[in-house]
Amino acid sequence: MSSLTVTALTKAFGATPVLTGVDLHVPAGGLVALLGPSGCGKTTLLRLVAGFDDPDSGTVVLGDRVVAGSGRGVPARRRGIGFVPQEGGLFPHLSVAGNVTFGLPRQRRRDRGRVRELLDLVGLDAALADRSPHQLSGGQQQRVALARALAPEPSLVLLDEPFSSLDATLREDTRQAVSAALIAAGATALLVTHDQAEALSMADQVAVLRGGRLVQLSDPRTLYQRPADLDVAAFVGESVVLAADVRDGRAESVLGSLAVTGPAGPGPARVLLRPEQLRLVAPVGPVPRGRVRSVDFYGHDSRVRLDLPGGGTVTARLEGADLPSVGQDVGIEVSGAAVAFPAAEGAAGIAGPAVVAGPAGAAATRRRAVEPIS
Ligand SMILES: Nc1ncnc2c1ncn2[C@@H]1O[C@H](COP(=O)(O)OP(=O)(O)OP(=O)(O)O)[C@@H](O)[C@H]1O
Repeated sequence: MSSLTVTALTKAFGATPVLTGVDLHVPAGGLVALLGPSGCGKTTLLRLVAGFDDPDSGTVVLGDRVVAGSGRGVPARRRGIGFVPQEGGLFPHLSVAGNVTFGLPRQRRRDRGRVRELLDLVGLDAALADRSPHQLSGGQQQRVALARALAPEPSLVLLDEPFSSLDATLREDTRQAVSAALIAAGATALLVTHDQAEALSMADQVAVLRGGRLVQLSDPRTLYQRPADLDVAAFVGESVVLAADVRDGRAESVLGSLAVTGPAGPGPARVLLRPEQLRLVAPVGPVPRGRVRSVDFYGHDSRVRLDLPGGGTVTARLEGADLPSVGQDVGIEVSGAAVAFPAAEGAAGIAGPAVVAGPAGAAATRRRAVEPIS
């Protein structure tokens, strides 16, 4: 397995720039997830690395071998890259064993031991070797596709939204099996996804692309706790964003005086909290208040939306069965620090309207200011 280094990669289709100066490094044996909204250039980047397309400028280096750029253009079939597409892409006329060994030299294709080894690696029973792809579940097909990609011991494995066609339960199981197989094989891997949970749970590093530019490359915890900006924050989880005034390392906000970290200096700011940082307490004394607008019960936790007296809505994620009722007045406490970002031009100062970002995904980038409670 080799490292992958992408430097200043740029690509346009016609006059439309799709990737602009992307730098990315995946260490040998590492897994980087490329995360971003639809149309941000994820698949294009993957295709340039695979050799299915050529960059306008910049380089792609596998280990110490330049495979694209600097006047080089190693054809896709000579790059030694394994590819797992969205929906298996298995050959329907070949058995599982035939699919798994397809990329191997002819004399190794009858090696049943190797087939068993590869099926075992991806957590499949060797008894499936003689089945046809249509006799497998979607999750099993994706595992066979990974076994096929790993069979020739490639220098790099590319996975293009490999779980998107699977239902939620199967997706989780298949994700875990694929993660375990990639680690066991010591594979270097680049995973394209628009699912933040998938990126955060599987990758060592997450690269966030927006409009063809890399906006952040961080380990999952840093990405979640210290996102580069509020759009990244909304893309990787639910956000509570408040107008605030930062002074002496604290932010004065509608939820009280908060400890802060982050890039904003003194003055007007927007501060980020995660819904799990909000706790509900009795509305007694000078504690900030809210009125319960809605409660969504998920079993493992619940989402409670709270209208604030001065305007705005915030969301709390609560564990346990002791939930408030809609319309109830509650006190709100914040645990941990908020991340402060410079206020957008013309943004309100202290105690301005809260801005609420929804769950990750397409909806996450939508923000709305809500009406004050009466
Ligand atoms: N061959 C092409 N010719 C012209 N435009 C293209 C071509 N391939 C991609 N694009 C455009 O480039 C942009 C990025 O596309 P790309 O498929 O890389 O995005 P993506 O992040 O993978 O999106 P999705 O998550 O929806 O698959 C899109 O606006 C797309 O329409």
